[in-house]
Amino acid sequence: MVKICCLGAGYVGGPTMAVIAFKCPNVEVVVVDISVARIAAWNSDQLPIYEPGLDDVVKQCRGKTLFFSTDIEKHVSEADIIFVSVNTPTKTRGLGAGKAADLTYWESAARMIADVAKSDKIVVEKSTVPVKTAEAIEKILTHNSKGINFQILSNPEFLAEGTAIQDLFNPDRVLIGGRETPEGQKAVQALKDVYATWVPEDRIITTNLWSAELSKLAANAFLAQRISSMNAMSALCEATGANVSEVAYAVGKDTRIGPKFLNASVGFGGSCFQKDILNLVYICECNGLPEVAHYWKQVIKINDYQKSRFVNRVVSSMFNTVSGKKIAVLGFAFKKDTGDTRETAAIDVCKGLLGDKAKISIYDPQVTEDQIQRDLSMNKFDWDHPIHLQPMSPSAVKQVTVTWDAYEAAKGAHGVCILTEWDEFKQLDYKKIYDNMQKPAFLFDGRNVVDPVKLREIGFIVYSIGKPLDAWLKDMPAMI
Ligand SMILES: NC(=O)c1ccc[n+]([C@@H]2O[C@H](COP(=O)([O-])OP(=O)(O)OC[C@H]3O[C@@H](n4cnc5c(N)ncnc54)[C@H](O)[C@@H]3O)[C@@H](O)[C@H]2O)c1
Ligand SMILES: O=c1ccn([C@@H]2O[C@H](COP(=O)(O)OP(=O)(O)O[C@H]3O[C@H](CO)[C@@H](O)[C@H](O)[C@H]3O)[C@@H](O)[C@H]2O)c(=O)[nH]1
Repeated sequence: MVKICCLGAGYVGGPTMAVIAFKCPNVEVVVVDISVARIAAWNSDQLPIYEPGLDDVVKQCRGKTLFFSTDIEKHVSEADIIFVSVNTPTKTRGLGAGKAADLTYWESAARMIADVAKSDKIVVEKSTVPVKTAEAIEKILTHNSKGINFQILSNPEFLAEGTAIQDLFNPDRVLIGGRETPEGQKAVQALKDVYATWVPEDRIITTNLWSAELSKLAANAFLAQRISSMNAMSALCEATGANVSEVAYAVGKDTRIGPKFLNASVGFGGSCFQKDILNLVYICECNGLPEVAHYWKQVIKINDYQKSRFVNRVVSSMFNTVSGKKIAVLGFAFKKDTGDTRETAAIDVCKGLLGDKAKISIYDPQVTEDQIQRDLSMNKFDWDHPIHLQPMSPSAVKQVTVTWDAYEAAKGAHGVCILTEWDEFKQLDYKKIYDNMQKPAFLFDGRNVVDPVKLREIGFIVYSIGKPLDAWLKDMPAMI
């Protein structure tokens, strides 16, 4: 029986390994982590991450072919294939700070593998890493060579949170990069055999190591670029009276462009897009390609602009100040169907409003008060480190309250901001919300989930990203 060990029981390691265990009854899969609390949660009824469909998959194979453990060295030494799915956050200090990937966790994982391995291993890069990382990893793995053969593969993960199980069951493609030597190709085949249990052969792409590593960064850059392109258009739509949803539909009907990933929003978030583009920018700079670096950096700049533009719309429409006013924030996660808040646009928007002394009342169906307080008091990029290394007891931000009900959050508020596209926000009784708010009642839709025409009929002053502006907002500048 093939034994797989995965280092890192996070958003990628957990679901990916659960699906491999589910689909491959002849493979034993053990997921290990340095966080005792995380492993305990994986072994409990309350999994550490919220992901539709994940509970079922885990319950069906946990204790049979799927195991979660903190005994890292034992399982690494026994495994044939070791996936490394640890954090690769943005460096916060030293060379490349604010851009380069911090490979501390990866390096310590590789050193540990080298130390405890007693037999040949296939080591798989599952984390997103800079191109050429495999070369560095090879050096570390073979530094105290005991005659053990290590084959490094790059097998980047393309799942999106909120649809992880669906994406893993039915991936657009699985990408495997390996050395072009006979041993390298044998390792590629061994990993291909695992995926081929459920993924059609023509969707398993094999490339050289560097193409696989770079393709992951390129894919995220392309996806994020579509959103920034649409968000840039949304600003122009507001200035001209065009409707960004109509523009996106018309543009996306071109089969060369396609309809997906063209939703204008308050800004993209998540642990990947910004981190991976910054990483790409840094690699371009290091390779003497400043023009290419500048091109991709613009995707992040437009995203930052979009978040500031939103805050600006809120403050300027509410008579140029939100000081002392209650603002309800509906949605804090970086997208619907996840409890993940890493790099969520909500952090920047809330911080912007707090900067103008607003009182904020937040409701999100999946994010806890502790997480929100932590996010609003943490330094940028801290949230990308393993949870047990993040600040423990944040000093609560006093002007922020967290409720478990959208109506409660909006009670007595001067304005409502929708920051995550949770389906339930489409079904809310906005008349009831309006009746319980201060007047004039403002609604700022950062996700285009509500119908602005219907809300205006109720009495709201409405701002929807990229949609024709309310008469009240028309003469106000997008940015001051
Ligand atoms: N989140 C996503 O949707 C997604 C999708 C594709 C790729 N990725 C990439 O996958 C990687 C992991 O992302 P994630 O979202 O799962 O992160 P995560 O923070 O949820 O999980 C990483 C886990 O690794 C553990 N860890 C760190 N060092 C370790 C070590 N030496 N040994 C064992 N465990 C260790 C941490 O405690 C943590 O639980 C990143 O490189 C990310 O860019 C993420
Ligand atoms: O049209 C769109 C689509 C998405 N978003 C936002 O973009 C962010 C990222 O969304 P999404 O890509 O769906 O989620 P992630 O889980 O961050 O997944 C991305 O990042 C992962 C980590 O690398 C990759 O594996 C996935 O392929 C890639 O989609 C979220 O804030 C979304 O709300 C928009 O604003 N408009």
